[in-house]
Amino acid sequence: MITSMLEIMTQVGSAIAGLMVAYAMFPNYFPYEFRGPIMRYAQKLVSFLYPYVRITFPEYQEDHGFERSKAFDAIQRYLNKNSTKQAKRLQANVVRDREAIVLSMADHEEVADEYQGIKLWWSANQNISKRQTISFFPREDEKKYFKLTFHRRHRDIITVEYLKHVLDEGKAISVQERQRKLYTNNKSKSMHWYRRSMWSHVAFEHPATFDTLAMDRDKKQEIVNDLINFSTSKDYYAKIGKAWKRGYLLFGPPGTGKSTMIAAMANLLKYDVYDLELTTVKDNTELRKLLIDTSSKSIIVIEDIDCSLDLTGQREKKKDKEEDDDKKKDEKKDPVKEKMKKMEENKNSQVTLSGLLNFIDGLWSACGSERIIVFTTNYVEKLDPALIRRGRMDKHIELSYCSFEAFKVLAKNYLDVYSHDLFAEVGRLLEETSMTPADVAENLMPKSSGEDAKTSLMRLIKALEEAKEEARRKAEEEEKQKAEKLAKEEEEERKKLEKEKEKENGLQSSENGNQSLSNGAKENGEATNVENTENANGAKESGEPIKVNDTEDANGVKT
Ligand SMILES: Nc1ncnc2c1ncn2[C@@H]1O[C@H](COP(=O)(O)OP(=O)(O)OP(=O)(O)O)[C@@H](O)[C@H]1O
Ligand SMILES: [Mg+2]
Repeated sequence: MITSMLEIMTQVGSAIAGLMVAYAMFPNYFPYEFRGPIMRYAQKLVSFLYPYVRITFPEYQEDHGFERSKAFDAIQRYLNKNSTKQAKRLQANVVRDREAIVLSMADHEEVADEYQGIKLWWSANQNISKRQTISFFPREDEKKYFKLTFHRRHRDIITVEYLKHVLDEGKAISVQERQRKLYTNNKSKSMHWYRRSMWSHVAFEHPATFDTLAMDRDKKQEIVNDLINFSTSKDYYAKIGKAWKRGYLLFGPPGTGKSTMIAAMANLLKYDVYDLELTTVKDNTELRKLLIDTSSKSIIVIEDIDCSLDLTGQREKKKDKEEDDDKKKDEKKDPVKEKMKKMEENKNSQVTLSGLLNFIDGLWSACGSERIIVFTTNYVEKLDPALIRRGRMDKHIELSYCSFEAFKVLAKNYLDVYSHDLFAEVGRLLEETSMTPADVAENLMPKSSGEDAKTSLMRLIKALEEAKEEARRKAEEEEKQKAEKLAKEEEEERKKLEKEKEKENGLQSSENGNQSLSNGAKENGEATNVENTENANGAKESGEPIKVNDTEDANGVKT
């Protein structure tokens, strides 16, 4: 028995050796021209006998440089989720920007998957380079790839439907799992050729959610619905021919939760946040570059838009500059002064309203898509209507002073209290005075460990009463100032009238004086005239009233 086994083994061994020799001699004995057809026939034979289709997904594609294949990434995510239960050999990876361990199937491991009753197999593979070279780029050494094997009967359904399903699911998982980032734009001055990125980022870890956001429930639900509807409407936006983006304008007094709401939005949709500081953007071109450099599934935030873009100020500056330029022409050019001037100019952003409008709805804004643009402001009335019209800022959300409903959310967050005897008092006071959620929250926050809810609520009530008193005092003060101003104005008006009257009177009296004066002058003039006439009449003696007599004399009448 053992001898026969040994015989078989030897035979198999020699057969393999023979085959290997034949394989090695194949290139020598078959001329080059025959090799192609022989290989083709061999392939046909294999595919006839072997009814499975194999698709490979390499990690790096030849024509994509060093960029990792997106399909590979998505498949990896998909398999990580589905394979960990099946595969016996797993590999633990620490994802670069997350401090969590992710399990994935080890190389040469195979797992099965099922789709609509069709069974298929995935395997992870790696080609080790035969060359003994040291390379900086992983693709040079090791070529990882996934291989999918399935029966050729299901070719259509797998290549069309299943692969799309895998890629979509993989992408969704990567969005869910990725460490989201908070980006801020670099100052243009600090951008170097070797640091091409225009944004620097940190991990986005704001804990705000819509559950913890204090505002009216209906309003909150409406915003949540709006956001979810946006994020799931890719096809709808494509159908109506609109770029897949949406603008929100958040306005309200400081401390009412605008920034908090942005964080809650990002957490709800699992988007990245790009916090755009407009004042450090040099000009419109740079603004556009920044936009192109943002990724999909992101919220671009411009906080305090009224402060960032002072258009009137810029126009004035421009005018000043022109005047300066005229002056400069006469002056000798001083290099130090020139440099200082340039630095000053750099400080002032050249971003204009039209640049910003192009940023929001220009052609480039459609690149990448699935973006939300949020503006915040404390003074909505200051903004240019062109900026906030619908289509640009599709939804205007007002965040206002703390209402009773908002207070209840804060009480739940800060004190774990859902109802309390003091709630009624707080509600009454909140109606009578306005306090921002930030102030309410600050008062609710326990100031020492072990402080109970009552103490916090009492503190809030005290603060509300103080705020009410303060508001009353302020109103009184304002009223007083108003009254004083009014009285002052009246007094001034009265004085003005008096002055005018005096002036009029003065004018009149001087007119009268003049009149009497001119009357005298007239009399004199007449007399002179008379005298003259008399003179003209040939009266030779000096013109005094006596002259009449003279005339009489002249007439020959003697008295
Ligand atoms: N509606 C709210 N719900 C929950 N917390 C809030 C709310 N409003 C304010 N807060 C709290 O107050 C703090 C300040 O709020 P936030 O920074 O969101 O205000 P803002 O409206 O952005 O103010 P500003 O206009 O000054 O930027 C937050 O850290 C948060 O804890
Ligand atoms: Mg803010």
